[in-house]
Amino acid sequence: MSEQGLEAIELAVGYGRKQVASNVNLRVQTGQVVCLLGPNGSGKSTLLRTLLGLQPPLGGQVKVQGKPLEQWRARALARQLAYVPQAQDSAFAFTVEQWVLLGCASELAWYSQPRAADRQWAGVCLERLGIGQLAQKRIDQISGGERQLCVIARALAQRSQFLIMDEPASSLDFANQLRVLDQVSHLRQEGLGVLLCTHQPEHAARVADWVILYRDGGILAQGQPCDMLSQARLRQLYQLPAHAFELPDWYARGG
Ligand SMILES: Nc1ncnc2c1ncn2[C@@H]1O[C@H](COP(=O)(O)OP(=O)(O)OP(=O)(O)O)[C@@H](O)[C@H]1O
Repeated sequence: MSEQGLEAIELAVGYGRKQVASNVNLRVQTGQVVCLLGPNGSGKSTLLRTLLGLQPPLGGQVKVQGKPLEQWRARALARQLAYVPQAQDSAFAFTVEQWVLLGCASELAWYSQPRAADRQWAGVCLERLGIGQLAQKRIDQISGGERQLCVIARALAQRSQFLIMDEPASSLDFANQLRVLDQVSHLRQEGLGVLLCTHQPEHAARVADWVILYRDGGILAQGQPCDMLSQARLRQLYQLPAHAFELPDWYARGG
């Protein structure tokens, strides 16, 4: 198998003496969408933050394009990995455009202003998320869902090779959820690798090339979406009773 990609090798993650997960082996390749599913508190965000180098591993290793994470310089790493966290507030009264332009920071020299091309690119990223009209609004004066779309736009603005997304659609309405999933599919076509953590199996069914089921301190199983998103697997993952997937007849018929 190719050494390229974002890779966890026998990774253990956690906080100080508290180990949250261990023996984690996974790989995200360019042009691939990998979805991570697991119950609340199973350690998905902890794993993502460790893959990004935002917290140290308790064991094992993370490699980016075959090179250990700790050997990357910050600026070069920013061109490899972008992060869409679960929720993010801004301490400053940036406009949405200024905030999205922060995603271009790794491309700029120290203390330099964004160029016209950066502004144009930030505008493209906002349009891709359907929020071009928010560009001159203050980031602290828009809704939570709108801010979540801005977080995604800022990550796109970074032009990285891999995008690590932690429940990017959790606070979005139905149309915006679909818009974000469409963007994920586009990013794959453009050759990016995406690691997407989601609580919604139907989102994984829509975009995933590979699915990782995560619980009880590590990876329960990983494989093709058709195998991992079966009712039996999801019952096992979330410890659901057999009737959990029953829907009213009218809904099952398509309404
Ligand atoms: N800063 C921290 N210090 C110590 N323990 C933490 C910290 N952050 C999270 N934890 C614990 O680590 C475990 C995993 O948390 P994490 O946020 O990674 O789970 P998650 O799967 O992303 O959850 P959710 O689906 O609810 O977002 C939980 O037991 C949580 O209480």
